[in-house]
Amino acid sequence: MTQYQFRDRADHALGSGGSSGSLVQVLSDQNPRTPQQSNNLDIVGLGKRYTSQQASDGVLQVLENINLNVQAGQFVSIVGASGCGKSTLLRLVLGLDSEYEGQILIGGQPISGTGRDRGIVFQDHRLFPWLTVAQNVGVALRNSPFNAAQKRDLIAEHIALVGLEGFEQSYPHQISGGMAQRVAIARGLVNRPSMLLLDEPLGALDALTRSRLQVELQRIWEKEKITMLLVTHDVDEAVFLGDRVVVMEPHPGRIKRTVEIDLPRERNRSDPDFIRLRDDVLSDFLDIDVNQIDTQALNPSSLPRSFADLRMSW
Ligand SMILES: Nc1ncnc2c1ncn2[C@@H]1O[C@H](COP(=O)(O)OP(=O)(O)OP(=O)(O)O)[C@@H](O)[C@H]1O
Repeated sequence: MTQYQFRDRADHALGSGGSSGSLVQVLSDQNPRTPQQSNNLDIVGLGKRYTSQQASDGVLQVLENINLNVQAGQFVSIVGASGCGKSTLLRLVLGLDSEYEGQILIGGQPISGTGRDRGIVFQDHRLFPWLTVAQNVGVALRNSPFNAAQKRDLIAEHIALVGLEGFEQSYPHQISGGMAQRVAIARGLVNRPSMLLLDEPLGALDALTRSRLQVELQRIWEKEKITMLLVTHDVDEAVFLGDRVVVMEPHPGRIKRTVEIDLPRERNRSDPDFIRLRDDVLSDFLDIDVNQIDTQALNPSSLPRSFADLRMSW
C-alpha cells in the first residue's frame, strides 16, 4: 500500500469532509521521518545509580559504562536478564531521568528531558479507559504545535497506520489487548518522532497476536523509517526484528555483546541461519553452549526444536 493510499484510508476512517490528504502531505513534508544522520543516537559511558535498600551500601549501580551507537533508522533489540537495567536505559534515553553519568546524544547534542522526537510504548498499553481510541492517540498531541485540523489528520493517519480504521470511536474496553497495543503504538508515533522506544510492548499478548504484531511492527518500521529500540525478553522476537541484538548482563547492567543480524527481511524463523543466530544470542544470554546440551537425555516431546520455539520468560 502506498503512502497516499494510507492517507486516503485515514481520511475515509475519520469520515470528515474537512480532512484533506494534501494537509497530511504538507505535514509529512514539513517533518519527514526520513533517517538523517542528525538523528543518530550515541550513548557514551552511561552509568546510573539508584539509592536502594537492595544494595548493602545503599547505592545500586544499575547501569555501568554503556556505550552504544545507533544509526538513524536502525532497529536495535535489547535483551538481558530481569533487573539488568533495560527499562532504566530506555527511561534515560526517553529523558525521564536526568541524573546519570556519561552522555546521551541525539544528533550529537545532549538530550534535555523528554521531547517530541522520541516516542514510547510500554508493555501495558496505558490507555485512558474514559477516552476513545482517537482521543487516546490524540493525548500525545496535547502540547504539540499542530492546529486542530492537523491533529485530526495526524490521528487519522496513525490509526490507519496500525490498521484500526473503523475503531476511532471505540473505548479501550471494547477492543482486544492486541488492538489496545496498536493504539499505544499509534500514540507513540503520532508526533512523528525520529525514534520509537519499545519497552516489552508485546509481552502481555498471546503467542499468535504477538507474532502478528511483530510483523506489523516491522512493516511500520520499514514504512516510517525511524529508529526503533526494542527491549524484549523474547530472543526470537529480538532476532526477528533487530538489525542488531544487544545482550546485556546484570549487576551492574552492562553490554555483554552485540550480535549483528544480517538476514533479509521478512525473516524466516525456520531458516537455519535464523536458528543459528538465535541460538547464538540465546547461549550468550544463558551463558551456555546450546550445542553441548545432551538432548537425548531429555524428553524430546517436551523440548523446543533446537531452541527454535523457546521463549524466555524471566
Ligand atoms: N526508581 C528506582 N529506585 C531504585 N531502584 C530502582 C528504580 N528503578 C529500577 N530500580 C532497580 O534497578 C534495577 C534495574 O531495573 P530495570 O527495570 O531497569 O531492569 P530490567 O532489565 O528492565 O528488568 P525487567 O526485565 O524485569 O523489566 C532493578 O534492580 C530495579 O529494582
